[in-house]
Amino acid sequence: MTTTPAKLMLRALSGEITERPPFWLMRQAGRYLPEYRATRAQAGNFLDLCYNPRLAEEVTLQPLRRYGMDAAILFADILLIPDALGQPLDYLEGEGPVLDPVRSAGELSKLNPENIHKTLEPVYETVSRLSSSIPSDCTLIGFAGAPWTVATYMVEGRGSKDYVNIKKWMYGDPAGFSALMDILVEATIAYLLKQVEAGAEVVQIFDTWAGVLPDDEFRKWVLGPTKRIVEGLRHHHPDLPVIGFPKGVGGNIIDFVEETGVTAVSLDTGTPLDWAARNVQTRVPVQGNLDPILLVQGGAAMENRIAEIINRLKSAPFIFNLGHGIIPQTPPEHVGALSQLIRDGSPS
Ligand SMILES: O=C(O)CCc1c2[nH]c(c1CC(=O)O)Cc1[nH]c(c(CC(=O)O)c1CCC(=O)O)Cc1[nH]c(c(CC(=O)O)c1CCC(=O)O)Cc1[nH]c(c(CCC(=O)O)c1CC(=O)O)C2
Repeated sequence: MTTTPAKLMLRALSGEITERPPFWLMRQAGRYLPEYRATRAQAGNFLDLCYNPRLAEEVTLQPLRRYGMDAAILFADILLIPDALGQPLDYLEGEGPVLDPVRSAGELSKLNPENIHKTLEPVYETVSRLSSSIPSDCTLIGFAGAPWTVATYMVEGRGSKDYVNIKKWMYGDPAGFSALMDILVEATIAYLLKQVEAGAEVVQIFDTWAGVLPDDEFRKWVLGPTKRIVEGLRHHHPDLPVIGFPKGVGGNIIDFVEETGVTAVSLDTGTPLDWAARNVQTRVPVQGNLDPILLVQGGAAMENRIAEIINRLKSAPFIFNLGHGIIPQTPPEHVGALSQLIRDGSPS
């Protein structure tokens, strides 16, 4: 009897050095693909797409059909948690998400943590459908935003440059602010557990704005909540691989890895490769970190950097990815060239 070889992505996450790096790309489904734009138009607005299991499954599968990534990431968004908590949310064309902000402990009563699954149920159905429709060698990743990053949108009411409102609350009323973070920690654990029960084999926690905090606050609002989420998940699923993505935190990534218990960590574009190989990859598998703009540029600049990243990180467990998500201006054929290069070691 032959046993099926374990999936490449899961092997790298378990600490194996694989024959080639598994690869997937943050935001691999999305606006850069014409077939995504067509499905999105069919769905109506962005939230309708996220909550339509058949169409969300379809857009998750689209990049796999073209490029055969080693992992599929559930199509959803980090802001579904505020939506499920009852915070009014809209995505405006050309502007991104807009929320009715929550800015003080007194306003927390506007949130209803009791029944998030009612709103999020279609997402679990998408995961469940994907677990049977993705190719058998492909790994299914579920995800959520980390509490700090999700809170930035909830408090600022939109994407922010300076984080004034959330930082004022955090510095001025840490006890009140921690009540919001507690709500988010609990909701995130519950949300990710449901994704795992529906078939997600790995989860990734996106802390995109972790890098805007001074280090004591980083410990309180990034390390602490992430550690609680990892523990909450492992209580039910002791072997669940969890990938952390604390973007922009520089050397604090070492403490992040040591203290949160994540299985692997995603490196942003600014992380020096040799430093990461010596200080991070010696502790956990790493994922990353091609500049998404090189994927827009393509050609030799992109190909040389891909080769460089692989060379410098291939001697220890490694998953190829970007340092942040694909941007809408990316030519789809450049993603094809990347996929070819990783799979065969030469450009198409
Ligand atoms: O400007 C801002 O601050 C808001 C950014 C924004 C978010 N959702 C959003 C937007 C509007 C937009 O991208 O235009 C709204 C959003 N989320 C998504 C899309 C699809 C796309 O990018 O074309 C879009 C654009 C929606 C559309 O108009 O069709 C999907 C999404 N968000 C996310 C993921 C997870 C992943 O990256 O793989 C995924 C799924 C990717 C997949 O299935 O392949 C995660 C997400 N959403 C978000 C963030 C925060 C940081 C950021 O991206 O700036 C993050 C975490 C991160 O990327 O680091 C917030």
